Amino acid sequence: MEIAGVVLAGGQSSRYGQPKMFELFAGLPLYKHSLNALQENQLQPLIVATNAGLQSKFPEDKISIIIEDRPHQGPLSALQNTITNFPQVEWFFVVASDMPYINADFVRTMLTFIDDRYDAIVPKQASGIQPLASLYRRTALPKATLLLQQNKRSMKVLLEQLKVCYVPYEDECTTFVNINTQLDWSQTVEKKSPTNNFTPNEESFPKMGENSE
Ligand SMILES: Nc1nc2c(ncn2[C@@H]2O[C@H](COP(=O)(O)OP(=O)(O)OP(=O)(O)O)[C@@H](O)[C@H]2O)c(=O)[nH]1
Repeated sequence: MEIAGVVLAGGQSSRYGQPKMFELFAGLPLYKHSLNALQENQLQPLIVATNAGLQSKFPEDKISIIIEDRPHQGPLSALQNTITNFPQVEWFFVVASDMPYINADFVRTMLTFIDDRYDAIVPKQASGIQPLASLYRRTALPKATLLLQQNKRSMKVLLEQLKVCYVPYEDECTTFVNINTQLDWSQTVEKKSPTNNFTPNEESFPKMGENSE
């Protein structure tokens, strides 16, 4: 069974003011933290979904680059386009390119929840869910396509229509910190190193089949 690793790196960065996925964190462009976490788990193919304007800034030679026909349609459109472009892939581990603390341990843990009774595996904290650090099965495609046809672009609305395995994480867990503004960035850089961030709520991990929402 093929499990692809997908980095979403085609956003506008309008709140940040410049393409945030190339900002250096711990010596690496932000998108590389996501890509490396997926690559270290041997996910294949490795895909960066982006647009023509940013394409040349991804120098890797062993990844597939998806260039979106219409840029800036949002993550749901990028997911739908990616699943459509890779018909042989069953599961897609989708990670944003603005999450400095995403790492291989997080990806490894999430992969253990793969189960074909679900359409998606999604981290959940008390404060909310994390659709952009989640696994999607290709069975999610028809619902994603329908929503886009209705001009709906919310990942959360998609998840409301899928069989989802929610994986609990503590609110204090830094894994899902993401950068939207220059203020987010300066606060993150002050904290520096991307270590010791993996704090899943292991005691309340669901057993398979008990947590479909
Ligand atoms: N491939 C692709 N990725 C996207 C698209 N829109 C957002 N993303 C990615 O999804 C993640 C979350 O994006 P946001 O921060 O919500 O949006 P953004 O457009 O990057 O930033 P803002 O303009 O400030 O909202 C980031 O990694 C983006 O690069 C898109 O249309 N295509």
